[in-house]
Amino acid sequence: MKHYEPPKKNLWTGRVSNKWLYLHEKVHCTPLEELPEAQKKSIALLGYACDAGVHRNQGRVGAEDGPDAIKSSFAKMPNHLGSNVLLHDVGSITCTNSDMESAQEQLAEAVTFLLQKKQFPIVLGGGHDMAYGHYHGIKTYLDAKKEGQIIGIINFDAHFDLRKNTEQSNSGTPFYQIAKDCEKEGIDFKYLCLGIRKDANDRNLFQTAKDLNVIYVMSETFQPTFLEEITTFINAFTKNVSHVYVTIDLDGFSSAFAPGVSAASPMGYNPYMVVECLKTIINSGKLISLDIAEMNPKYDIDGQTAKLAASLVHHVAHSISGS
Ligand SMILES: N=CN[C@@H](CCC(=O)O)C(=O)O
Ligand SMILES: [Mn+2]
Ligand SMILES: [Mn+2]
Repeated sequence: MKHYEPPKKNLWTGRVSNKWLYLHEKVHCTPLEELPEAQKKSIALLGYACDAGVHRNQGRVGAEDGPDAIKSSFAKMPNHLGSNVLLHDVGSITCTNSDMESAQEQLAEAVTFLLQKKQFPIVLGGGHDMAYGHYHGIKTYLDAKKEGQIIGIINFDAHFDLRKNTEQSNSGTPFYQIAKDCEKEGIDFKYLCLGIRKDANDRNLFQTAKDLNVIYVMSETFQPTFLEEITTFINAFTKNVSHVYVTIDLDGFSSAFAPGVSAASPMGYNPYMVVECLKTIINSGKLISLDIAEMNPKYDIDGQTAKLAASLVHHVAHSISGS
């Protein structure tokens, strides 16, 4: 694999207990080609070390170092996963500006492979162009089953990322590309966005969202006061799909929590909103795969964005495995 980098053991350091008290003691650094089929619950962390899409989208680069920053922050956290749960770091997909599309294809192949090996993939980015590869990896896996599965995408984000890829694809175009692929195939585009900001999406983007029947909750409504209504929205959405792909763009959080991104959101939302929604999604039993996008260590302060991303991974890993 041209764009594949095996796991780096040096990211997995922290306090030593010799009793698996910390996640760096729990993790297995397993290159993709050595990954066995899971016999019990197994989580695979895969990086998308690429900011070419952010660069193409006129954003601030630095997200190619995002996956490593999240992994090394996660490594130091306490491990509450039971002995019946496995955790693998399977390395990263890398890319350069000129070959982002082939990196997305390799990401798709890697995600399909992880699902075939009965792993729960958590992909860490990297620009949000990651979503195009991630979605297609899930789709290829499900299509092979020939059971007519419907993928619902839930995106926690300040942005729709529905820009038209008329010239080139980038970090702002992945969901438009997916919508066009769905149209070609004659299948519904099922896309729910949580945390959309009016001051971060132009009129054309709102029009595209309307044309594509996108369901969305604005950032000012994505607040604890409306949690009950939002939970109802999520349940209605998950009811009509067979599988849910969750993508979390860190730039949807207030920059008070997540300064380490390309396009910061001073008026963004609170992490607890996302955690509450994740509980609802996980309870549906339909979550197939998840990613965290746009981690940019270059603009982080005291590693707090990396730590926020790592906390989200911590929550999901423990929650899906009942630990
Ligand atoms: N993935 C990010 N997409 C945003 C970036 C906005 C910005 O750079 O200000 C978008 O294209 O809308
Ligand atoms: Mn965004
Ligand atoms: Mn995004």
